[in-house]
Amino acid sequence: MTLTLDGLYAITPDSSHSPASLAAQVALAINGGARLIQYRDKGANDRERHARGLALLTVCRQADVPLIINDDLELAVALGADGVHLGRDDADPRAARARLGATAIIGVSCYNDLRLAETAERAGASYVAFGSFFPSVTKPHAVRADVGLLTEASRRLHIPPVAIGGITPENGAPLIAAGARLLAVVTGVFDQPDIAAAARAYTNLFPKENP
Ligand SMILES: Cc1ncc(COP(=O)(O)OP(=O)(O)O)c(N)n1
Ligand SMILES: Cc1ncsc1CCOP(=O)(O)O
Ligand SMILES: [Mg+2]
Repeated sequence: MTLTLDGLYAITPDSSHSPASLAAQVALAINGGARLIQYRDKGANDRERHARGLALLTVCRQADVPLIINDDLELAVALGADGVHLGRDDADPRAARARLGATAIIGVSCYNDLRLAETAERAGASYVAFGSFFPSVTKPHAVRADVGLLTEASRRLHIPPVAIGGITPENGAPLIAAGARLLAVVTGVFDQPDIAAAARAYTNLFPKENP
């Protein structure tokens, strides 16, 4: 399924939070307008990840916001999540589409490479992600991407480009102007004293939807 959402794509940070505490943080991001949530957790074991994923799914379902699972296709299947995000070390997008079905949201990391994006589109991706556009505390060694890639991706692809990496409310507008349909953010949302207000600052960068 091609994704048709625009706005903030909030990605959870690695943390030792309980499932309920992480879910409460995600609820605040949704209150601030997040349109899509990704559960990304590099530190926890399978049992902890299942428990956190389930808590997030409950909050996301209540708010009618899709939940994407990073890396772990089997966790996405087990939870009945809305989709999965896959990078170069993760499952193949075609295998994910076959496993999750036609309506699942399948995101693919394309770093700074438009050819990867064209391949991902042919493989059935719902969106492609480019970045890092700015230095990222979450992923300091991520390859860097240039903003022009978003414009080129918008021209050449039928699926939406997502921008990620060090994005703040101050530097995000040019990415949207260049063609990013979603801004994917960890630190700028979750490592803030007021998560809802932080999310709102990103949401306000996007044109208002028609009532
Ligand atoms: C929306 C979005 N874009 C990119 C990534 C990075 O995925 P990947 O390259 O697989 O790296 P990890 O996140 O797994 O460290 C993402 N997760 N989400
Ligand atoms: C997962 C990932 N891939 C490229 S940068 C990044 C991390 C984004 O996090 P932050 O918004 O804190 O820079
Ligand atoms: Mg990955």
